[in-house]
Amino acid sequence: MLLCGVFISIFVRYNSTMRKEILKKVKRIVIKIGSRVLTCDDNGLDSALIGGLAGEVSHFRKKGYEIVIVSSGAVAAGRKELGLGDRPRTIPQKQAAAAIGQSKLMRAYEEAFAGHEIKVAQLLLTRDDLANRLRFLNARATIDTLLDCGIIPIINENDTVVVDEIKFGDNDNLSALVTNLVEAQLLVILTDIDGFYSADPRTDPDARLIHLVSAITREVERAAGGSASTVGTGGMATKVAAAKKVGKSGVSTLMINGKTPGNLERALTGDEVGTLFLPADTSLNRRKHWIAYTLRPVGRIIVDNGAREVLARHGRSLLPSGVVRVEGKFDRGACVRVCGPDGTEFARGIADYSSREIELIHGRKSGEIEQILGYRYGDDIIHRDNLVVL
Ligand SMILES: Nc1ncnc2c1ncn2[C@@H]1O[C@H](COP(=O)(O)OP(=O)(O)O)[C@@H](O)[C@H]1O
Ligand SMILES: N[C@@H](CCC(=O)OP(=O)(O)O)C(=O)O
Repeated sequence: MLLCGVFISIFVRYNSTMRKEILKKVKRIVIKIGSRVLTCDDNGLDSALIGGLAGEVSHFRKKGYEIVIVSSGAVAAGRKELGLGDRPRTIPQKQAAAAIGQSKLMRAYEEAFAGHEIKVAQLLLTRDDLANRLRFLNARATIDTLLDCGIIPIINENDTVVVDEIKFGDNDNLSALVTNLVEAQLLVILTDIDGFYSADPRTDPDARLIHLVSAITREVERAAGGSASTVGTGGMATKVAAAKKVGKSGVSTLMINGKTPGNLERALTGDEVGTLFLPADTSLNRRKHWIAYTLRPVGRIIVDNGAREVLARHGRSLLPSGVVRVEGKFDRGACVRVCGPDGTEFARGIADYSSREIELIHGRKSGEIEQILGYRYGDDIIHRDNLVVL
C-alpha cells in the first residue's frame, strides 16, 4: 500500500514535469469547447461559464500565446427558439437551430471577451473548404492575420449548409484538422468530464481516470464510448480519434473538464488535471497529414503483397506493376485508399493517374505506360511524397 502511494506520487511528479516540458514548446493552441460545456441544464448557453472561460483564455492570450477556439454549441443554443422540444430531429431542424444559435453563441463570446478588451472573429468551415488546398491555404492566411492582430478566431462547422458528404462529422474532428491547419503545438479539448477514463464513468462505476495516455492503442480506443448527450455529437470516441490525428503530426492533446472553473489555467501551467495524450513517435509533415485526414478518399486501389511490403516498410512509391485492380471512378489528382490483397486499407494517397488510366496500365511495367496510353505523367501511380501509410 505504502509502496503504491510512493509510486503514485513519483508518477504524478514525472507526469507534471513532462507536461511542463511540453508546454514550454507551445506558442499556438487550439482549444475545442464542447456543447455540454457551454450549456446549462435548461439547455441555453451558460453565460457565466463562457465569461469564466473567456477570462482564462484572455490571461494566456495576454501572456503571448496565440489561441484559436473551435466551439460547438450552435444547435444547443438555438433549439429552444425553434420550439421543437428537447432535440431537433431532422437535419433541416438541426440546421435551423444552428442558424439561430450560431449568432447567439458569437454574441456570448463577443461580450465575454470584450470585458478583457479582446476581439473575436467567426469562421464557419465545411470539410470541402479544407479539402481544397487553395481554400485551406486561404483559411490559414485569414487565421494568421487575425492572430497577428491579437484577435481570437472562433471556428465552428458551417452547420446550415453541410450534408453528410461534406461534413467534418463532429467538432472533435474539426479541431484536429484546425490544429493541422494553423500548425498549433497543442490541442486542448474541454468537455463535461474530468478526462479520459478506463470506461465510460456514466455507465461503469469502476472506471478510473487516466492522466497520461502515451500511445493510442486499440484498448484505449475500445474504452472510449459515444455520447449520452442530446446536444453533442461525438462522445469520447471522437475525442480520442482527434488526439490520434494530431498526435500523427507530433502534437499533444490535453483533455480537461471545461465545467470546472480555473481548470484551463491549471492545465496550461502544467498541473496534472485531465488527461494528456502524447503524440506518436513517428510524425507526418503537415501536407501528408492533410492528405491522410482532411481529403476525402473517392476510390480504392488494391495492391499485391509485394507492393504492400515496399510501400508500408520502405516508403516507396506505388508503381503500376503492384496494382491488382482499381475500384471507383476518379480523376488524376484524386485522393484514394490503398488496400492490401484482403481489401484492408493501409495507406492513402493522391493518384497521378485516373481510375480509367489505372485500369489500362495496372500490372504492367512503368516503361510500358506511354506505349499503352499514348502519353505518360510519370512512372508512379502514387508518388511517395503523396503517399501516407496509416
Ligand atoms: N472512456 C470514457 N471516458 C470519459 N468519458 C467517456 C468515456 N466513454 C464515453 N464517455 C462519454 O463521453 C462524454 C463526453 O462527450 P460529449 O457528450 O460528446 O461531450 P462534448 O459536448 O464535450 O463533445 C462524457 O460525458 C462521457 O459520458
Ligand atoms: N457544430 C455543432 C456541434 C457539433 C459537435 O460536434 O458537438 P460536440 O460533440 O458537443 O462538440 C454545433 O455547433 O452545435
